[in-house]
Amino acid sequence: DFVTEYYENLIYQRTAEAQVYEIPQSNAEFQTGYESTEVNDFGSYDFIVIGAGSAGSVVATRLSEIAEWNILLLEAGGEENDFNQIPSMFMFLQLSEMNWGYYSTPQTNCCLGMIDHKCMAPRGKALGGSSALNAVMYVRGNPKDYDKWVELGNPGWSYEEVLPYFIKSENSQIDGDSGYHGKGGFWNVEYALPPTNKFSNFIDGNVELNVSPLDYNGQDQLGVSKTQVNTKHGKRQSTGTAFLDNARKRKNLKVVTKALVTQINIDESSKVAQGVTFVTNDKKFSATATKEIIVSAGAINSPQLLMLSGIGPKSHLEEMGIQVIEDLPVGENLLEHPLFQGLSFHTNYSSGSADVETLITNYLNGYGPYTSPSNIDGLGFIHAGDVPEDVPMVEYLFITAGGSMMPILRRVYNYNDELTYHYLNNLNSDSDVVFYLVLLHEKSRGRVSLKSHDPIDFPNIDLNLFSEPEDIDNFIVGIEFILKLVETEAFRKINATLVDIPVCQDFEIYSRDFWDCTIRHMSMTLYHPCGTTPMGPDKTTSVVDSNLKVHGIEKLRVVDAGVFPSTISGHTNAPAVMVAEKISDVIKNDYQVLNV
Ligand SMILES: Cc1cc2nc3c(=O)[nH]c(=O)nc-3n(C[C@H](O)[C@H](O)[C@H](O)COP(=O)(O)OP(=O)(O)OC[C@H]3O[C@@H](n4cnc5c(N)ncnc54)[C@H](O)[C@@H]3O)c2cc1C
Repeated sequence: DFVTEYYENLIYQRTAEAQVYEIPQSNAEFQTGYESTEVNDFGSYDFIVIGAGSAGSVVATRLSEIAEWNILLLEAGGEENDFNQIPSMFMFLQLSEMNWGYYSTPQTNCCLGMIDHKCMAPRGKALGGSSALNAVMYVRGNPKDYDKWVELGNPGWSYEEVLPYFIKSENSQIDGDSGYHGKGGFWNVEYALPPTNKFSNFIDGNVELNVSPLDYNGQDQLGVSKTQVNTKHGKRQSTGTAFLDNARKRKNLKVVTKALVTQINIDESSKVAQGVTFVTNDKKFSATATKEIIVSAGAINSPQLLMLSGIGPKSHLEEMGIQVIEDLPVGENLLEHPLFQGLSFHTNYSSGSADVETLITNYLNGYGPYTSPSNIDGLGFIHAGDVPEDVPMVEYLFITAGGSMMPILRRVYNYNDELTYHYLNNLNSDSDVVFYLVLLHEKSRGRVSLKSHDPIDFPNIDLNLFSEPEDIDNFIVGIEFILKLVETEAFRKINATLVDIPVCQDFEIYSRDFWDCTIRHMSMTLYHPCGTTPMGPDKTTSVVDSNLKVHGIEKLRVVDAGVFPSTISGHTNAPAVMVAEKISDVIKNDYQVLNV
């Protein structure tokens, strides 16, 4: 019928576009406006929020609940659309205008299988931010992650204190542990449905190894589960859709899309943040904030914008020709979750493929492969290394549609020819399975820095993965677990055999040196940058205090994944939303309107 035909055309057109999409190298689309010498007055607001991503959408929604407050929300990207609502299309979005288009700098310890040793570092550029193009997985992390934030000098962030804010956002449809989930919040959580026919092999194999099914967002995390996702009847629920769509109807919230903030204007002598300069529609504007400016531009762009505005490491800013207003370690603590992609298996058990029309009809009815990101049927967590014994070190994702994204995988992953050949020729989407391993508590630290003082330039993203050998050792524990898992009775039934790994052939196969080399070639990240503007009490190691106020500057907070002081045993979207929920209450409390 008409609707199915519309979706079929849309998917066909957007996937074709993705294959030839030219990934931007800079913010050139804003160049004309940036060069304009005329600055137009955009008015005065109580709060200006920079970035309508996972956190910014929530902050703008919650602050605009106070009818007397006027809020300006500035977002560099545009609106969401029918295509990005389809979860299984998430990889294609990385080859679209919804992605900033960043790559890492050339790496020496990782990304060795990628062209120029650069890993792609996608970031969402739309209402909803990265939640508008992410893999919709809802994984909060471990209670001890948040208790550690308190140990690092951040009162108020213990698990007991943040759990109510996870619950507040949620409209949970899952049969999870009681006391851990919310009903009636803005943000839907459901299981990706239905898992494919190999899911039972996954669960049964885990049980054979004494790994039990559980609700990983509940009481315990070390176990195995179906995937909890932010979709509603199978459609993506970005924070743009879930939160902003309603809030935008309020008269006191002004949302401007396609607006790049180029500077936070700070009075140098008083060190008070006063307003912002931004570019939209080829014109330059300034707006002022009477109460506060909230920077929610994400863990890559927030540090870039702070540095462009004079807040950052003194020597680096001086090197870039930027006047230093506050010397803080901005960008210096980049945390990422490395993702190892080398474990693919042939099986003799087909998932059964359907034609596009059936897939679309099922999607519109809220189920089937199109409702799921890459068919991540299930996931599990295992302990390793020096984290407390109930905290996982490695997460494994069970993916049952290994080849479905083949036409674009090379470009999304930036694979070199060797790895492209491997993937294109050795994986058959229908019967093969892939395990992705995620290292949750990496020791290596990267850095975000400026390429120049020009906001049209992209920042430098140095991932620096695997600079600490312990990270390799912990990954190998995960690899050994998966090799045991596919030897279980449940996996033997589908005859799972490891697809040959095309790199590192000089080493004895499956030796430690072989895995060390393979991990460095076939790992990228799970796109979870955080920690670049960490919270803490000390100006030499942190950028914001525990209320997320920038040290030494008045009327300026950072609210996004950059403020995590240490990493999460999960994914970063849910915690970014939690941080935004919590700090919105802190702000309301500061202005004594919390219970109004
Ligand atoms: C491809 C991909 C898959 C992922 N999958 C998952 C997943 O399945 N589960 C999960 O939990 N996490 C996932 N993540 C990570 C997760 O989505 C992010 O950690 C989270 O969205 C970060 O939220 P944030 O508010 O910190 O930043 P963002 O959501 O990135 O928001 C920043 C916003 O600020 C805007 N902005 C930036 N600079 C400026 C500027 N100068 N002026 C105006 N606006 C600006 C951006 O356009 C963006 O909208 C994924 C990320 C990616 C990229």
